[in-house]
Order: sequence, then C-alpha cells, then structure tokens
Amino acid sequence: MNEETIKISASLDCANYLDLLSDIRKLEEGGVNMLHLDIMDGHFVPNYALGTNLLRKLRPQTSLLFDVHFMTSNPEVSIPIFADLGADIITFHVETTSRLHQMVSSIKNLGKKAGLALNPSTPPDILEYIFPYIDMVLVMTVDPGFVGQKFVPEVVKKVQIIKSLIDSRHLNIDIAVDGGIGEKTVPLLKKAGANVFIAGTSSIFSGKDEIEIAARKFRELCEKTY
Ligand SMILES: O=C(CO)[C@H](O)[C@H](O)COP(=O)(O)O
Repeated sequence: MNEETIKISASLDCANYLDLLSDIRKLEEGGVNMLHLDIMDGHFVPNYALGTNLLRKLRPQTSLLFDVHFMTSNPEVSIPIFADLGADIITFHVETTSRLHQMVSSIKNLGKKAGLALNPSTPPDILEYIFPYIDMVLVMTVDPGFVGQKFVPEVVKKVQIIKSLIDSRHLNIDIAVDGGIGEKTVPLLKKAGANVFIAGTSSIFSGKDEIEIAARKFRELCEKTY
C-alpha cells in the first residue's frame, strides 16, 4: 500500500439501509476507493452491524474494495469466512487477542491486506514488533461501536507517533482514521500523517449534500495540503 496516496473509505453502516445499492452507486460516482464494513458482535462493542449475508450479496454488485473492520471479540474465527466473502483488507483490534503475529499471517496467507486497529486509549507501542508484517494501522478516533460520536483530540498525537515510527523503519504502511472525520479533524489528522480517511456521518453521510457531491468534496478536503 502507498502511504502517500489519499484513500477514502465510506462507512456503510452510515448509509441508508433501505436503499443501500443506490447509495453504493452514488459512492462509486463520487470516487470513493473502498467500502468500510464494520462488523459488530454486541460483545467487543455494545452494538451490532453488518454480516456475512450482506457481504455475499454486495460482492458481485460493486468493484469497490471491501475494507472489513472487525469490531468483534473473536476475530480469529471470522478471518477465513470474510476472506472468502471477498474482503480485500481485513482489520482486527489489537485489544482482542494475544496472537497478533499468527492472525496477521493468516490474513496474508489468504492473499489479503492486513490491518490492525487501536482504540483511542490503546498506546501505539503494541505495534513495534508487528510493523513489518502489516499493511495498515486503523487508529480509532472515537470508541468503536457507534456512528456520530465525539472525536477524541488526544489521538492526533498518536497518529503522529505512529507515522514517525513507520517512517523511521522505512515501511510503507497506511494510516487510517475512523470516527468524527470531517472538516475540522481532517486537517489535523492529515498533518499528523493519516492517509486513509473513513467517511461517516461527519462527512459523506451528513445529509448536507447528495452523497456523490459530498464524496467529491470530502476527497478535496483530504487531498489539500495543510
Ligand atoms: O467506526 C465507526 C463507528 O464505530 C464508524 O465507521 C464511524 O464512526 C462513522 O463515522 P462518524 O463518526 O463520522 O459517524
């Protein structure tokens, strides 16, 4: 993955469930790169979202990349299932396992990109010995589980730290940010080193503009130099 490239991943949990396919067409039209698919289990997070049947139905409908984010307590069992359903990037939380290396290598062995997600309160040190094996770090800028939450400003510093750890190792790893990503927060996070922006109710799905227009405006915002 190319750390200098800006990528927009639209969070499907924020789309209109009653007219999903039409929203996906608008996202394609608006030039997003990926669909961010939050899989929630009611255990790791106190909410439920998305699942296998939905991915199975959606996969033949779009060529957008599937950026699967497990917000689940036991992602190990789900990795092969979602790989088989056409996930392109598979991200799980470092807080859920003591088997980081095993799980990352199982994702890579299935031919998928591997991402690790960190809650706002999780320090970045945990990444030190796993950096060489991963493609993306997903830095949560809200506690996972719900759309429309308040951005945690302290996380900007963490993005900066992760970016300098990656650069000092000359690695090519994407830094994604998720939660409250919009006009006010993109400049701070971009300056700190983020390059994958997860779009939710704070941007593309705010309802202010049509989705395709909002998606184009969001890309402009993310591509600006700050
Ligand atoms: O991870 C998520 C919820 O846990 C969503 O992807 C994200 O929070 C949605 O973005 P917004 O905060 O803009 O509604």
